Amino acid sequence: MITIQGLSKSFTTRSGERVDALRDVSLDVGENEFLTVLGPSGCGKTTLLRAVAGLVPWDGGDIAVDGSPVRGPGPDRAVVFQNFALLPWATVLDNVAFGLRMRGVGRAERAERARSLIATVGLEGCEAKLPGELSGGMQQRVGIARALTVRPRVLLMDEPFGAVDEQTRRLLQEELLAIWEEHRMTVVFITHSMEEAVLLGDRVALMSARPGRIAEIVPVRLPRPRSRDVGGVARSGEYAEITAYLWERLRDMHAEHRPDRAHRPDEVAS
Ligand SMILES: Nc1ncnc2c1ncn2[C@@H]1O[C@H](COP(=O)(O)OP(=O)(O)OP(=O)(O)O)[C@@H](O)[C@H]1O
Repeated sequence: MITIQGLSKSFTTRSGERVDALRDVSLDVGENEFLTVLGPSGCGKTTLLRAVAGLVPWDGGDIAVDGSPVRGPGPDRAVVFQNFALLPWATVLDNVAFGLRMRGVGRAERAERARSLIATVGLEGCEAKLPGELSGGMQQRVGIARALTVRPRVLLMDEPFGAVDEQTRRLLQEELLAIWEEHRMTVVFITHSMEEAVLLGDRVALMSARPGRIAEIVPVRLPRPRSRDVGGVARSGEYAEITAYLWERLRDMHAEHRPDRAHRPDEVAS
Protein backbone atom coordinates (compact mmCIF):
# COMPACT_ATOMS: atom_id res chain seq x y z
CA MET A 1 0.00 0.00 0.00
CA ILE A 2 2.62 2.55 1.13
CA THR A 3 6.16 1.81 0.00
CA ILE A 4 9.02 3.94 1.26
CA GLN A 5 12.44 3.16 -0.13
CA GLY A 6 15.76 4.66 0.85
CA LEU A 7 14.23 7.94 2.01
CA SER A 8 16.68 10.64 3.06
CA LYS A 9 16.05 14.18 4.13
CA SER A 10 18.29 16.79 5.68
CA PHE A 11 17.62 20.33 6.84
CA THR A 12 19.95 23.27 7.09
CA THR A 13 19.39 25.20 10.28
CA ARG A 14 19.48 28.98 10.43
CA SER A 15 23.03 28.81 11.76
CA GLY A 16 24.00 26.88 8.63
CA GLU A 17 24.35 23.52 10.34
CA ARG A 18 23.15 20.43 8.46
CA VAL A 19 20.74 18.12 10.27
CA ASP A 20 20.18 14.66 8.83
CA ALA A 21 16.54 14.14 9.75
CA LEU A 22 16.10 10.84 7.87
CA ARG A 23 18.70 8.59 6.34
CA ASP A 24 17.90 5.60 4.16
CA VAL A 25 14.48 4.90 5.63
CA SER A 26 12.69 1.96 4.04
CA LEU A 27 9.28 0.86 5.20
CA ASP A 28 6.23 -0.90 3.80
CA VAL A 29 2.77 -0.35 5.23
CA GLY A 30 0.14 -2.91 4.26
CA GLU A 31 -3.36 -2.25 2.98
CA ASN A 32 -5.63 -1.41 5.95
CA GLU A 33 -2.78 -1.85 8.38
CA PHE A 34 -2.58 0.25 11.54
CA LEU A 35 1.10 1.13 11.85
CA THR A 36 2.32 3.11 14.84
CA VAL A 37 5.64 4.95 14.73
CA LEU A 38 7.60 5.44 17.94
CA GLY A 39 11.01 6.95 18.54
CA PRO A 40 12.99 9.45 20.58
CA SER A 41 12.20 13.14 20.21
CA GLY A 42 13.70 14.62 17.07
CA CYS A 43 14.25 11.29 15.29
CA GLY A 44 12.35 12.41 12.22
CA LYS A 45 8.86 10.98 12.79
CA THR A 46 7.06 14.14 11.72
CA THR A 47 9.36 14.60 8.75
CA LEU A 48 8.60 11.04 7.62
CA LEU A 49 4.85 11.56 7.95
CA ARG A 50 4.91 14.90 6.18
CA ALA A 51 6.89 13.38 3.34
CA VAL A 52 4.27 10.62 2.91
CA ALA A 53 1.58 13.32 2.99
CA GLY A 54 3.43 15.11 0.19
CA LEU A 55 3.86 18.21 2.35
CA VAL A 56 7.68 18.36 2.30
CA PRO A 57 10.17 17.54 -0.43
CA TRP A 58 12.91 15.03 0.32
CA ASP A 59 16.47 14.58 -0.91
CA GLY A 60 16.65 10.97 -1.95
CA GLY A 61 14.55 7.82 -2.16
CA ASP A 62 10.98 7.06 -3.21
CA ILE A 63 7.53 7.03 -1.69
CA ALA A 64 4.62 5.37 -3.46
CA VAL A 65 1.00 4.84 -2.47
CA ASP A 66 -0.61 1.94 -4.28
CA GLY A 67 2.24 2.02 -6.76
CA SER A 68 1.81 5.72 -7.61
CA PRO A 69 4.76 7.93 -6.68
CA VAL A 70 3.96 10.65 -4.16
CA ARG A 71 4.65 14.07 -5.69
CA GLY A 72 2.47 16.23 -3.43
CA PRO A 73 -0.67 16.10 -1.31
CA GLY A 74 -3.59 14.08 -2.69
CA PRO A 75 -7.13 13.06 -1.79
CA ASP A 76 -6.00 9.51 -1.08
CA ARG A 77 -4.14 10.77 2.03
CA ALA A 78 -5.50 12.85 4.91
CA VAL A 79 -3.54 14.25 7.84
CA VAL A 80 -4.55 14.80 11.46
CA PHE A 81 -2.19 17.18 13.26
CA GLN A 82 -1.33 17.38 16.95
CA ASN A 83 -2.38 21.02 17.22
CA PHE A 84 -5.71 20.29 15.46
CA ALA A 85 -5.02 22.94 12.76
CA LEU A 86 -8.64 24.09 12.64
CA LEU A 87 -9.86 27.37 11.15
CA PRO A 88 -10.63 29.43 14.27
CA TRP A 89 -13.25 31.62 12.62
CA ALA A 90 -15.20 28.79 11.01
CA THR A 91 -17.87 26.68 12.70
CA VAL A 92 -17.40 22.99 13.43
CA LEU A 93 -19.59 22.20 10.42
CA ASP A 94 -17.55 24.42 8.10
CA ASN A 95 -14.25 23.09 9.45
CA VAL A 96 -15.33 19.51 8.81
CA ALA A 97 -16.74 20.35 5.39
CA PHE A 98 -13.66 22.35 4.40
CA GLY A 99 -11.90 19.60 2.45
CA LEU A 100 -15.09 18.80 0.55
CA ARG A 101 -15.51 22.44 -0.39
CA MET A 102 -11.94 22.50 -1.71
CA ARG A 103 -12.85 19.52 -3.87
CA GLY A 104 -15.90 21.23 -5.31
CA VAL A 105 -18.54 19.11 -3.56
CA GLY A 106 -21.92 20.93 -3.54
CA ARG A 107 -23.26 22.65 -0.42
CA ALA A 108 -26.04 20.17 0.40
CA GLU A 109 -23.83 17.10 0.03
CA ARG A 110 -21.06 18.80 1.99
CA ALA A 111 -23.38 19.51 4.89
CA GLU A 112 -24.82 16.01 4.87
CA ARG A 113 -21.45 14.27 4.86
CA ALA A 114 -20.02 16.64 7.45
CA ARG A 115 -23.02 16.17 9.78
CA SER A 116 -22.77 12.43 9.54
CA LEU A 117 -19.06 12.47 10.45
CA ILE A 118 -19.64 14.96 13.25
CA ALA A 119 -22.07 12.39 14.68
CA THR A 120 -19.53 9.58 14.16
CA VAL A 121 -17.01 11.40 16.35
CA GLY A 122 -19.66 12.15 19.00
CA LEU A 123 -20.08 15.88 18.41
CA GLU A 124 -23.74 16.02 17.43
CA GLY A 125 -25.17 19.37 18.51
CA CYS A 126 -21.81 21.18 18.19
CA GLU A 127 -22.13 21.95 14.47
CA ALA A 128 -22.54 25.72 14.95
CA LYS A 129 -19.83 26.13 17.60
CA LEU A 130 -16.43 27.70 16.95
CA PRO A 131 -13.25 25.70 17.72
CA GLY A 132 -12.40 28.12 20.56
CA GLU A 133 -15.59 27.05 22.34
CA LEU A 134 -14.52 23.40 22.43
CA SER A 135 -12.15 21.44 24.68
CA GLY A 136 -8.92 20.05 23.21
CA GLY A 137 -10.43 16.58 22.90
CA MET A 138 -13.46 17.94 21.08
CA GLN A 139 -11.25 19.97 18.76
CA GLN A 140 -9.33 16.85 17.85
CA ARG A 141 -12.60 15.03 17.15
CA VAL A 142 -13.28 17.82 14.64
CA GLY A 143 -9.80 17.25 13.18
CA ILE A 144 -10.51 13.55 12.76
CA ALA A 145 -13.96 14.16 11.23
CA ARG A 146 -12.44 16.66 8.80
CA ALA A 147 -9.80 14.14 7.74
CA LEU A 148 -12.41 11.43 7.21
CA THR A 149 -14.76 13.50 5.03
CA VAL A 150 -12.65 12.93 1.95
CA ARG A 151 -12.79 9.16 2.56
CA PRO A 152 -9.02 8.81 2.45
CA ARG A 153 -7.41 5.45 1.89
CA VAL A 154 -4.53 6.54 4.08
CA LEU A 155 -4.92 8.39 7.38
CA LEU A 156 -1.70 10.04 8.57
CA MET A 157 -1.81 11.02 12.24
CA ASP A 158 0.95 13.10 13.80
CA GLU A 159 0.71 12.60 17.54
CA PRO A 160 -2.97 13.43 17.39
CA PHE A 161 -3.67 12.80 21.08
CA GLY A 162 -0.51 14.39 22.43
CA ALA A 163 -2.18 17.60 23.54
CA VAL A 164 -5.14 16.19 25.48
CA ASP A 165 -5.47 14.87 29.01
CA GLU A 166 -5.10 11.18 29.80
CA GLN A 167 -8.79 10.36 30.12
CA THR A 168 -9.70 12.15 26.90
CA ARG A 169 -6.81 10.40 25.23
CA ARG A 170 -8.18 7.00 26.23
CA LEU A 171 -11.64 7.91 24.91
CA LEU A 172 -10.17 9.16 21.63
CA GLN A 173 -8.11 5.97 21.28
CA GLU A 174 -11.26 3.87 21.70
CA GLU A 175 -13.17 6.02 19.22
CA LEU A 176 -10.40 5.91 16.64
CA LEU A 177 -10.16 2.12 16.95
CA ALA A 178 -13.94 1.82 16.54
CA ILE A 179 -13.86 4.02 13.42
CA TRP A 180 -10.96 2.03 11.96
CA GLU A 181 -12.61 -1.30 12.76
CA GLU A 182 -15.71 -0.19 10.87
CA HIS A 183 -14.22 1.75 7.94
CA ARG A 184 -10.92 0.01 7.36
CA MET A 185 -8.14 2.21 6.02
CA THR A 186 -4.38 2.34 6.22
CA VAL A 187 -3.26 4.32 9.25
CA VAL A 188 0.20 5.67 10.07
CA PHE A 189 0.08 6.98 13.62
CA ILE A 190 2.97 8.79 15.28
CA THR A 191 3.21 8.77 19.02
CA HIS A 192 5.62 9.36 21.89
CA SER A 193 3.77 6.85 24.02
CA MET A 194 4.86 3.21 24.10
CA GLU A 195 1.48 2.28 25.57
CA GLU A 196 -0.42 4.01 22.79
CA ALA A 197 1.81 2.47 20.11
CA VAL A 198 1.00 -1.02 21.38
CA LEU A 199 -2.70 -0.45 22.15
CA LEU A 200 -3.44 0.77 18.65
CA GLY A 201 -0.95 -0.80 16.29
CA ASP A 202 -0.67 -3.99 14.26
CA ARG A 203 3.04 -3.25 14.21
CA VAL A 204 5.23 -0.63 15.83
CA ALA A 205 7.95 0.94 13.69
CA LEU A 206 10.66 1.90 16.14
CA MET A 207 12.87 4.74 14.90
CA SER A 208 16.35 5.57 16.13
CA ALA A 209 17.57 9.13 16.46
CA ARG A 210 19.84 11.26 14.28
CA PRO A 211 19.86 10.39 11.60
CA GLY A 212 16.40 8.87 11.81
CA ARG A 213 16.22 5.28 10.67
CA ILE A 214 13.85 2.38 11.21
CA ALA A 215 15.59 0.46 14.01
CA GLU A 216 13.10 -2.37 14.23
CA ILE A 217 9.55 -3.36 13.37
CA VAL A 218 7.81 -4.91 16.37
CA PRO A 219 4.66 -6.93 15.64
CA VAL A 220 1.74 -6.57 18.08
CA ARG A 221 -0.27 -9.75 18.12
CA LEU A 222 -2.93 -8.58 20.57
CA PRO A 223 -6.42 -9.70 19.56
CA ARG A 224 -8.80 -7.39 17.72
CA PRO A 225 -11.26 -5.76 17.89
CA ARG A 226 -9.71 -3.76 20.72
CA SER A 227 -12.04 -0.74 20.77
CA ARG A 228 -14.56 -2.15 23.24
CA ASP A 229 -12.04 -3.07 25.88
CA VAL A 230 -8.91 -0.97 25.61
CA GLY A 231 -8.53 -1.26 29.39
CA GLY A 232 -8.59 -5.06 29.19
CA VAL A 233 -5.98 -5.04 26.43
CA ALA A 234 -3.80 -2.80 28.58
CA ARG A 235 -3.93 -5.35 31.41
CA SER A 236 -2.83 -8.32 29.31
CA GLY A 237 0.54 -9.97 29.78
CA GLU A 238 1.50 -9.62 26.13
CA TYR A 239 0.82 -5.87 26.24
CA ALA A 240 3.10 -5.52 29.27
CA GLU A 241 5.79 -7.59 27.56
CA ILE A 242 5.81 -5.54 24.34
CA THR A 243 5.78 -2.17 26.11
CA ALA A 244 8.64 -3.32 28.36
CA TYR A 245 10.60 -4.43 25.31
CA LEU A 246 10.01 -1.08 23.55
CA TRP A 247 11.20 0.80 26.62
CA GLU A 248 14.39 -1.31 26.74
CA ARG A 249 15.12 -0.40 23.15
CA LEU A 250 14.29 3.29 23.61
CA ARG A 251 16.38 3.51 26.77
CA ASP A 252 19.36 2.07 24.88
CA MET A 253 18.84 4.64 22.12
CA HIS A 254 18.76 7.49 24.64
CA ALA A 255 21.90 6.12 26.30
CA GLU A 256 23.74 6.04 22.97
CA HIS A 257 23.15 9.77 22.68
CA ARG A 258 24.02 10.47 26.32
CA PRO A 259 27.07 8.35 27.18
CA ASP A 260 27.05 9.86 30.66
CA ARG A 261 23.65 8.28 31.21
CA ALA A 262 24.59 4.83 29.89
CA HIS A 263 23.50 1.99 32.10
CA ARG A 264 26.59 0.62 33.84
CA PRO A 265 25.50 -2.06 36.31
CA ASP A 266 29.03 -2.56 37.66
CA GLU A 267 29.13 1.05 38.82
CA VAL A 268 25.92 1.11 40.81
CA ALA A 269 26.66 2.61 44.22
CA SER A 270 26.29 0.26 47.15
N1 LIG B 1 12.27 23.08 9.11
C1 LIG B 1 13.31 22.56 9.76
N2 LIG B 1 14.50 23.23 9.77
C2 LIG B 1 15.58 22.72 10.40
N3 LIG B 1 15.58 21.55 11.07
C3 LIG B 1 14.42 20.86 11.10
C4 LIG B 1 13.24 21.32 10.46
N4 LIG B 1 12.24 20.42 10.66
C5 LIG B 1 12.78 19.45 11.42
N5 LIG B 1 14.09 19.71 11.67
C6 LIG B 1 15.01 18.85 12.44
O1 LIG B 1 14.94 17.54 11.91
C7 LIG B 1 14.96 16.58 12.95
C8 LIG B 1 13.71 15.72 12.87
O2 LIG B 1 12.56 16.51 13.20
P1 LIG B 1 11.11 15.91 13.33
O3 LIG B 1 10.20 17.00 13.74
O4 LIG B 1 10.78 15.15 12.10
O5 LIG B 1 11.32 14.87 14.52
P2 LIG B 1 10.24 14.16 15.45
O6 LIG B 1 10.74 12.77 15.68
O7 LIG B 1 8.88 14.28 14.88
O8 LIG B 1 10.37 15.02 16.78
P3 LIG B 1 9.36 15.11 18.02
O9 LIG B 1 9.16 13.72 18.50
O10 LIG B 1 10.10 15.94 19.02
O11 LIG B 1 8.09 15.75 17.53
C9 LIG B 1 15.08 17.35 14.26
O12 LIG B 1 16.43 17.38 14.62
C10 LIG B 1 14.59 18.74 13.89
O13 LIG B 1 15.21 19.70 14.69
